[in-house]
Amino acid sequence: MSTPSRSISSLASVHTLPKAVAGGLDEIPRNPGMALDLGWLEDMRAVNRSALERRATTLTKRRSIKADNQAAWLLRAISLMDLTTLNSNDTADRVERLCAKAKHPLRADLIAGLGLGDTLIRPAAVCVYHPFVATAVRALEGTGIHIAAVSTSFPHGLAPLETRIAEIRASVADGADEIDVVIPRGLVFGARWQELYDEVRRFREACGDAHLKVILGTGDLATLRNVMLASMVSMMAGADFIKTSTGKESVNATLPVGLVMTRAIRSYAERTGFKIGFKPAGGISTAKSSLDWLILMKEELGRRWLEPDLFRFGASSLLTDIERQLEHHLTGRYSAAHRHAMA
Ligand SMILES: O=C[C@H](O)COP(=O)(O)O
Repeated sequence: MSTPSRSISSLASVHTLPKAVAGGLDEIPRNPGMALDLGWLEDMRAVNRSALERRATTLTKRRSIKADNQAAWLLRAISLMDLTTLNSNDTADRVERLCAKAKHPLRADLIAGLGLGDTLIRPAAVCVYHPFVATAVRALEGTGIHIAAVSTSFPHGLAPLETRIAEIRASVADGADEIDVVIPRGLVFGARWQELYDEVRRFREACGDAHLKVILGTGDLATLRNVMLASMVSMMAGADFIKTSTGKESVNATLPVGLVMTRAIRSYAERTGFKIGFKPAGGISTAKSSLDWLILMKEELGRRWLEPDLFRFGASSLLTDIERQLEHHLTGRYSAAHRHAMA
């Protein structure tokens, strides 16, 4: 990665685990949601795309991380990751291998070289399709790594509502801690906010104690204003997290979309006092891009949103590049990606 032009302060030494993993944070109160406030939606200002694009460029070009701090930030990025496999050819074997990788995300020589000692660096969760929840629960027992299931007819969300609710209940019954749901994008195009609100509310009820992440499918939503409004309705309906993409849309997580969603989170927190998490997902595959997202979070929402209870990357291949960058940090050389086996 390039040498930064301007540094921001280090978040953590190599030895510091995120506080939410280490148990050093008060549990944040869960968002109970609120009544749908259509007046608030109407009051939301137009979203200025070019201003957001300029801001995204400023964040990534002018705010960067000192080379010496990059390894610590990359370790943090691992701990903020929902390590994901969402492929049509997924199998229980593949999920078991992914879980093995989640338990030991870094090679022993990297752990030793970074001086991590006994410090455990692990992803926050493994994210799978519903049929593999039970496999992941067994494979990750006792690790503290959460199991996230994509439910509600991922990635389109077009099955009948009761079918989607039943899928959530089945994933929770199998042991999922977190449920990533998709919204039917047509509800947004038609400005059918009451229906969207009612559906997300039902999803939240079906989740019970499992945390609800609402995927907007932002690449499908046509305008940033739609992204803003869908974010607000999802939070009003009780989302614990809002998430950008499924990874299956032609446009995945982008920084301007991230700015819109984090600003919606800020507005919601200012009005209600509840902190909502953010999960960019889809196409985040390089260590450099993960650092861009961490800078965005720190600048827009502050350090508290750099803990796994309020921020996640949804990513299937990011860990491989982070390992390569950590190896480069230690040795000055890059190894082939196949040396960092995933699933
Ligand atoms: O929710 C997570 C995404 O599906 C992962 O997308 P990705 O395979 O592009 O990293």
